[in-house]
Amino acid sequence: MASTEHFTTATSEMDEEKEAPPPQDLTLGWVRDALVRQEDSIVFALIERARFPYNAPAYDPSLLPQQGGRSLVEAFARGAEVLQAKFGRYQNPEEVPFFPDDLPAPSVIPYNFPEVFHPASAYVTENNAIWNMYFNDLLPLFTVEGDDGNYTSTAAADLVCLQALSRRIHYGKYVAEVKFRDAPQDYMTAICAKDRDALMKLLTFEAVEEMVKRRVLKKAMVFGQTVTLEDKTFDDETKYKVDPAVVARLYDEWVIPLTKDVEVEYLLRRLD
Ligand SMILES: C=C(O[C@@H]1C=C(C(=O)O)C=C[C@H]1O)C(=O)O
Repeated sequence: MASTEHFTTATSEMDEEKEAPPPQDLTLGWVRDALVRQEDSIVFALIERARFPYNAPAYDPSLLPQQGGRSLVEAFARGAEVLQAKFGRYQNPEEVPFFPDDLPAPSVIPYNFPEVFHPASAYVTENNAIWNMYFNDLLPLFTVEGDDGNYTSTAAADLVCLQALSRRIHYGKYVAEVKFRDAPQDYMTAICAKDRDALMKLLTFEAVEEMVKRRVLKKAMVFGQTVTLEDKTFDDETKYKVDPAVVARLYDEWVIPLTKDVEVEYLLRRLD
């Protein structure tokens, strides 16, 4: 594991490719580095989903008459979560299932994940909002109309996007915990008053948000271009696999606000 010093520097650009487990002395620099790394996963997941057209039948319950009104994508996600729960995915407190009811107990020997979250706050979930945002708002913005019959591959690609978004947004728990530890008095006053607006104000860093939005726009341009052996520069004619403006909008309208909602909900339970 890297030295503690590494974690204490808040960096805007990260050299490390791998995400280390959270250090015991959690710092905002470490959490922000992890969020920067996860931008890559989100942009690549969107690029992979955009290979398929919208594929409406994947979302139409009539495709699966035996599934009691569930669409293929919902049945697929539920089934995948059951399998992943069995093999221990949700033992890691960073992983939040979309369908927590009826998940089986893990059958693997538990790994000793560090307990960083305050127990009463650990179960905060924004997954319903993430699910609805993804299918109702985001998906139509970055897929082309059409039906190529690849419904299961489409559902699998949707789930990768959803899990990457969920992981990023629920990292708000780390952000909230570290901000609380850094200024407990300020946060305690707002928590005791159950003052959501005050909490939102305390935890917001507009300059950081602007940097995040600019960086994801650039990542969508860099990762989403067709690589050829010729030298070329970005121009208005460049075609991207996912429109960079949509990725910036995803962060601006949904990812950052939902992360902050997670932070507020976490903090409201922080003294329970
Ligand atoms: C995540 C943080 O908290 C807030 C949310 C941000 C985000 O979701 O990217 C950025 C800045 C803050 O307003 C942070 O401070 O890094």
